[in-house]
Amino acid sequence: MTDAKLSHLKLSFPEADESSLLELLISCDGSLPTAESILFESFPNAKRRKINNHSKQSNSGVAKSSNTTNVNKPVYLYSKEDIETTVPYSTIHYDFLPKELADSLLETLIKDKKGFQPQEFYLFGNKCVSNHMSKVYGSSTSDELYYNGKKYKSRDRYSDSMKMTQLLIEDQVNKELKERPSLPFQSDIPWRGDLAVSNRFNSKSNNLDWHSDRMTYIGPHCVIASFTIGATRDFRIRKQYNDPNSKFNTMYAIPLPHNTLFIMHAGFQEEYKHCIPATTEFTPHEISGTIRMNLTYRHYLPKFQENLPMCSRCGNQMDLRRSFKDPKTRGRYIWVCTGGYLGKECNGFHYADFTKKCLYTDDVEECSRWISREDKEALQCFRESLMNK
Ligand SMILES: O=C(O)CCC(=O)C(=O)O
Ligand SMILES: [Fe+2]
Repeated sequence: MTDAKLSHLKLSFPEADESSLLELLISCDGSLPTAESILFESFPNAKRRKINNHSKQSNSGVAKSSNTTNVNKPVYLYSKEDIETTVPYSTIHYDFLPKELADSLLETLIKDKKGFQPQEFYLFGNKCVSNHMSKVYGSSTSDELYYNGKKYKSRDRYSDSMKMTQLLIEDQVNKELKERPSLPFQSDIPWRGDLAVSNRFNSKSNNLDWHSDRMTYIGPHCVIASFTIGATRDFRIRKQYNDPNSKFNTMYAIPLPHNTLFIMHAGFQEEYKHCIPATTEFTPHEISGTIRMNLTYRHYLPKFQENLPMCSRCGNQMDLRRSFKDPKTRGRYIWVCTGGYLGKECNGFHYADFTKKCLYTDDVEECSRWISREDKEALQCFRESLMNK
């Protein structure tokens, strides 16, 4: 079924690459009309084609099918044990804060409406605006800061309850870091949650699309602590790339109730994408009703903030990414020009080299690379390349 929908999109939008179309289809929960309406905004001249009978949608917008690929249906994970064994780069803590602190944090955050803005991003070169609202908070307001390529000159300071939450989360993260094996590019300075991005989902139709968090300022093998308060919504996860043993990757859903800390440990951003889908089913909270708030505490690393490569072609900042599409090169860290996000066409590129102060190299042999030990396919390619040398 998914193949039929993908073929339909490929015929209508030949300019878009296949993996982006598949990604969009998945983020629209397999709904072909929804994916098409988004694409028509980006490609207004594309031909409108009739949807084949075999890929028709039901009234609810969800395909009725005998789908065995799992592309639309997530596997639910409900217990700490299931989550931490299924998603190896994560830990979860339900009822993390004392109840009074969690409730007062929620009360403060829902009252603070000032400064929340939709996030802007580019899809196939067109500017899109998210339908949830975000705001950046910091424990110091002194220096300039970038988040998602945007400069924040001033930001609100943490409230007392946010500061208290920061300290408790820092203790928990640093305790876990001592117990877990460290990954090769992980920073060895104690983790701090000096900066937090707050996401506000007012209603069940507010969502956050599939993405992995940008590593540009927080470095490779970063740790991000995500704290949820208010209504319970699903957090979905899937791998960045397809496992050759199953045509489409399993998608997991983790319902995150009020007062839950989900720690995305080193390797999570490299290997997984995540999203908060729009939903029909969710559990409101007694204080906030339909509103769900989330705070992601992040550790901005001076090494990255101070030495970020600038694009030699257009002068824009570069963004740190990791290649994952081709198993032969999967795991290489690269710097790509952010001009593309701003609607400008620039293909500025460097390989990342974290051993150098400038953080980049143009020699592929020096490129910093990490392959997950679960990634049998890329490990096999790597072994073969060593044997052929
Ligand atoms: O709201 C959430 O649980 C996730 C937030 C998130 O993914 C982000 O801010 O990047
Ligand atoms: Fe995220």
